[in-house]
Amino acid sequence: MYPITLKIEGKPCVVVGGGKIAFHKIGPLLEAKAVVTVVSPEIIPEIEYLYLDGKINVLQKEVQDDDYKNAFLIIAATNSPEVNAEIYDKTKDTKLINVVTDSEIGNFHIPATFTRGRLQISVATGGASPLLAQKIRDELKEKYDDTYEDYLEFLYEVRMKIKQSLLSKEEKQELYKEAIDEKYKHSIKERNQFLMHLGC
Ligand SMILES: C[C@@]1(CC(=O)O)c2cc3[nH]c(cc4nc(cc5[nH]c(cc(n2)[C@H]1CCC(=O)O)[C@@](C)(CC(=O)O)[C@@H]5CCC(=O)O)C(CC(=O)O)=C4CCC(=O)O)c(CCC(=O)O)c3CC(=O)O
Ligand SMILES: NC(=O)C1=CN([C@@H]2O[C@H](COP(=O)(O)OP(=O)(O)OC[C@H]3O[C@@H](n4cnc5c(N)ncnc54)[C@H](O)[C@@H]3O)[C@@H](O)[C@H]2O)C=CC1
Repeated sequence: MYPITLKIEGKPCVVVGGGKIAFHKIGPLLEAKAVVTVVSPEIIPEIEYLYLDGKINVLQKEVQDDDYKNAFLIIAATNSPEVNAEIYDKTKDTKLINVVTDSEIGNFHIPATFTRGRLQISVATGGASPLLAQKIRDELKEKYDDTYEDYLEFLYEVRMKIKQSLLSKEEKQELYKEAIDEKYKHSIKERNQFLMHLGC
């Protein structure tokens, strides 16, 4: 498995199936600002509310090839392993396709994730135990609490300033290293002094 983070803002994403697993997978797609279409003859009320709120499109029917031919990413989330496997077979060479009923197929898995602003931590077990992934994620959530949100904004600002500066490569590298010193994690005063030192 090859780990990446995807920019899917504005990209057409198709979720096949309208049950609770489909609903669970839709949330993170919407958070990433994807354009989501659900294809399913039946949908649970939670998905219907998203539709009524104008957050997603719904095609209330059994899936056909045409429904996902323009998709950037597909989640095959029906309760039929056969239907999901057929979608996989037809798309695996050219599209991102996740299959919720079989960890052996699909060309990507969805990891257990949490975000703290710009920090995103994901845990994957290659289909061995989604529950262990969930457990490790919850442990990391405590260590990387929401104070990381501001801290990451500070680091981002610092990095943009350093990148734009006319300093040498070596000097830049020294400053990148300095920026992740513990003291900036804990002290706003230290952060401001560092930013001032960078000329902000
Ligand atoms: C391969 C993968 C494909 C994919 O979906 O991408 C997949 C496949 C399957 N999951 C199954 C079951 C469960 N999955 C969960 C939970 C999560 N599953 C997630 C990912 C993945 N699940 C991918 C692998 C990721 C990896 O290994 O690291 C998480 C991490 C991410 C997310 O979904 O967001 C999310 C937790 C995160 C969160 O809570 O945020 C629970 C627990 C629960 O429900 O709380 C159970 C019940 C317990 C159990 O069975 O272990 C079954 C059997 C279905 C059946 O029995 O019919 C299959 C099919 C199979 O294994 O073949
Ligand atoms: N990957 C994961 O994280 C997990 C996966 N699962 C698996 O996910 C599957 C789906 O779970 P639920 O959402 O709870 O099932 P569900 O039974 O509530 O929903 C299935 C949905 O698929 C739709 N569907 C069936 N045939 C279709 C077709 N030909 N075209 C379009 N839509 C179709 C149905 O209308 C229904 O909306 C389960 O069978 C289970 O094996 C279960 C737990 C976790």
